Amino acid sequence: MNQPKTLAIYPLGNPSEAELLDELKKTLQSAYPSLSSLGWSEFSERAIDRFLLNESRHGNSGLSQNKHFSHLSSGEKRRALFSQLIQEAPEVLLLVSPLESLDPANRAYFLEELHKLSSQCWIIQVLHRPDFLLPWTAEELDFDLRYRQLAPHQNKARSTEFANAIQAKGLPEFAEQKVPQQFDSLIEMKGLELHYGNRCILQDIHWRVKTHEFWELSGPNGSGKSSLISLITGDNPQGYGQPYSLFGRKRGSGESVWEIKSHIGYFTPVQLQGFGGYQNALEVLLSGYYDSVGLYQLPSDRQLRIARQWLDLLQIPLKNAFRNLSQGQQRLVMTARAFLKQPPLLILDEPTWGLDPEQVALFVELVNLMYKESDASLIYVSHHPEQGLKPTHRIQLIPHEEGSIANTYIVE
Ligand SMILES: Nc1ncnc2c1ncn2[C@@H]1O[C@H](COP(=O)(O)OP(=O)(O)OP(=O)(O)O)[C@@H](O)[C@H]1O
Repeated sequence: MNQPKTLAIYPLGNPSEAELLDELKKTLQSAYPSLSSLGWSEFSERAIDRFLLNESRHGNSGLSQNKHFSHLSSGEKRRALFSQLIQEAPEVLLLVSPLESLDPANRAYFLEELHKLSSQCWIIQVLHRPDFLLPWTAEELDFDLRYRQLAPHQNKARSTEFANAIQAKGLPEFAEQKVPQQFDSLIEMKGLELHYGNRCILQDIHWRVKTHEFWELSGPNGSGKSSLISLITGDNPQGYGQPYSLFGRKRGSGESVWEIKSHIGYFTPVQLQGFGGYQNALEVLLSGYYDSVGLYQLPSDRQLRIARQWLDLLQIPLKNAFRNLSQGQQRLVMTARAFLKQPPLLILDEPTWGLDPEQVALFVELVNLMYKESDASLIYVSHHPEQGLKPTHRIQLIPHEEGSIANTYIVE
């Protein structure tokens, strides 16, 4: 048997994950025939989705023992899947962006375990950007799905051409006249706490977000970032009776979740699970005007024109089925969708996951422009500060036994 290798594969041409992985596997098996007789394990979003589906159908994902798999944070889910896979002594481990969305401690754990495995197991990383390449990688290859071809990786510099074009063009016009902001504070938390069962996740959080501020929210995996966001979007029932106000109104004072949501444009990659049907990119984008998952209303000519301008700006074909777009393209459409209705508050939760370097540069330009050209406040949740993003404020969650605390500060 050939000595196992660690490979890195960069997909070309924006394929979706489902299309990509099956074809990549076949192409690798013909390029390295010894791979055909080996057992493959997969670390990917679709593998995580399968465990989630198992849990919803059978009450048990088969992965995490003590907790519901669906209750784990995204980093905890990735770690649970990874730990299970490495225990099974795989012969070929196919991993999609294995080190993304992880905090430094989890990244170190993944690196160490993968390094130990690499002497007896093929490790195939599918990467969108070279930032997290495993340092002992033997070969870097580009994979072109259209021709089922592997070729030596062309190490393109982070191209800013696309991003520069956006900067030159500016954002598409807005659908409505700008309404002056009527809120002094969009969010005001005065000693907020969050518990799940006996466990305190967040303790004594004090946080004020005013009009036109750009916040970066960070913290290790499981520190409570998504939970904090769910209290702001009205999705967490534990918000009732807590000491905080949203858009000038005390939480739990008779406001509906839909009223809260009408002030917020929100994108988190988990939402993509709801967009698996046959809608095209234009329909998905337009649904942002109505806060609906599908498009059930007839958009105005103006809305249609603006949505087309957005897709043109992002260089995304409007008639393509949304689910056939690459992860990166889907995320860009969803970011624009969240912004389309001109919300006072725009929340982007790990939006750069799955973007290639060119798309990251585009995204950074886009978000900076969204902040500059509107009155919106932004909350950007991330594990890695993106080079070029210009937050004005930071909030960091710091884990403690009794629940995470928050440090807030102004960026100099
Ligand atoms: N519904 C729930 N029931 C019980 N525990 C939960 C629930 N939702 C989240 N948790 C737990 O709360 C903690 C915080 O989760 P959260 O998703 O907010 O973290 P996070 O900071 O967003 O993490 P990541 O960076 O991994 O996405 C985690 O330990 C998670 O397991």
